[in-house]
Amino acid sequence: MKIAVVGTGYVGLVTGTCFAETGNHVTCVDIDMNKIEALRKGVTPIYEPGLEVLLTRNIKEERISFTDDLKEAVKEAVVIFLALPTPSDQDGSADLKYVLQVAEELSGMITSYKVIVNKSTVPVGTCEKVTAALSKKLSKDLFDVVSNPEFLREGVAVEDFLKPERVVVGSSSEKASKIMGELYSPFVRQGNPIYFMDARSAEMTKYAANSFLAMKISFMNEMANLCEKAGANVDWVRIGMGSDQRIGKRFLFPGIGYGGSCFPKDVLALNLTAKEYDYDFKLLRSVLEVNKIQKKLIVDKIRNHYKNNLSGKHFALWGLAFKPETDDIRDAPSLDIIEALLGAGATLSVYDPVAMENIRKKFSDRIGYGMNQYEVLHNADGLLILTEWSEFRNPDFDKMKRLLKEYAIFDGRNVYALEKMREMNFHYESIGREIVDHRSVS
Ligand SMILES: NC(=O)C1=CN([C@@H]2O[C@H](COP(=O)(O)OP(=O)(O)OC[C@H]3O[C@@H](n4cnc5c(N)ncnc54)[C@H](O)[C@@H]3O)[C@@H](O)[C@H]2O)C=CC1
Ligand SMILES: O=C(O)[C@H]1O[C@H](OP(=O)(O)OP(=O)(O)OC[C@H]2O[C@@H](n3ccc(=O)[nH]c3=O)[C@H](O)[C@@H]2O)[C@H](O)[C@@H](O)[C@@H]1O
Repeated sequence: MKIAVVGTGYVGLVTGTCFAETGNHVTCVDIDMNKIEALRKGVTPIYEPGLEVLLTRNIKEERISFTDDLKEAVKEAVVIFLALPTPSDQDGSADLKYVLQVAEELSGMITSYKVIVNKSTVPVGTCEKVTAALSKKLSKDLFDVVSNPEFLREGVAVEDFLKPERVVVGSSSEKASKIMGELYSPFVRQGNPIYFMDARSAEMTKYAANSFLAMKISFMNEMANLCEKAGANVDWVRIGMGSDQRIGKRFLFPGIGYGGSCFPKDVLALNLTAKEYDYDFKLLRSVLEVNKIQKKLIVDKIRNHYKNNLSGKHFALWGLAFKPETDDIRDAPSLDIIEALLGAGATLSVYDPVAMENIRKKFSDRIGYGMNQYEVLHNADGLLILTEWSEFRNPDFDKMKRLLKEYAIFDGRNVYALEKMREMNFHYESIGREIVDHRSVS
């Protein structure tokens, strides 16, 4: 099938590449010419494991190409995916300007039947708005609009796309649903379902899924805070509760608050949708509040340990991306933590395996940068762990102690066992577990 994908970000590029991988002919279009030029050479502008290999193979086989010319890209396509940004507007609602602008542009370009698929995360009712924008210059029998929310996670995006737990297709058109079914058939061969539903329900499903996951995390963050006060260990509590299949083991890890380009904006947007329909979604409001507080928690722990005087203190930071296996720092908790520490007068040296370039663009010479995880430890009054990259899990603790001024670790991701920290004589504070205090060790 001939496909066009508008927007070659995290979602668009993975979508285009994976559809090319299953034999389709894909044209990806973006307004960012730097991206297009890099992609034509097989270089991915984002860090996403497995993507570049797949991309290079499909470029070589001439199944995927890149352009900044929307008209050219959609000319022969039967299906046009919109994978455009839907960032938070000033009031927190999803800003639809990118999606609706492209829909209007398409309205003047289409001359044969197309399925216009919205893959961006958009509020309930957006398909109708896209239909209205397309209808400005286009006859209704020349297109159908479909909602096809995307559930991939960054860092494992290729795997998630190729083996989705489910595919959701929202449409009232039999013709468009049939085309979508054909397109996705290679990805659901193992019996994972495609759910065909109306567009409004599909749009709502996406927000429901993200908000529910955010709620699960916020619940565990609050549980961790209570465990700390009550002398329980949240790691045991997590394992104990998660083995009940009704609860599930995943997404129960407490930490420094959820971040990324989606949970924060999507919970906000759903809360505003609720307001728009005159519904007070109390749980969602709590999720937002808990996450805001959780992002500050590690800074509070540090302030406490250093008796509220961070002026002149120097800290090392390991991990800056909002989660491992990505270079994405959009809404990463590390951003708030860096600002809070700088604001309190501390100086910082930071390291992340892949997000350094993005962090440097944001903070330039306000902070120091290390070439590796050990370099940043030199003369530091403490180490903060903000992203649970694998390479931080089993470091050379003796080397760390030779470099650090104070043997203090503030771990926002519960990476180390308490026993190990006791054995190594570190002052160690984590989330929802007792403090290991080296001063109390003989
Ligand atoms: N990042 C993720 O893991 C997921 C994101 N989503 C949703 O997918 C949508 C896209 O997200 P990302 O891929 O992360 O965004 P992104 O910001 O990485 O990519 C968007 C791309 O669209 C391009 N663009 C903007 N205006 C354009 C135009 N007029 N014509 C052509 N290209 C244009 C930008 O240059 C950029 O390359 C959002 O609604 C997001 O909520 C859904 C599931 C997962
Ligand atoms: O709509 C989206 O963009 C995507 O948002 C999330 O994916 P992603 O943001 O890539 O990352 P997650 O793995 O969900 O992590 C989000 C945040 O929650 C945090 N988290 C996750 C799991 C957990 O147990 N605890 C926890 O604090 C992570 O550290 C991270 O900051 C969803 O998992 C995807 O299904 C969805 O498609």
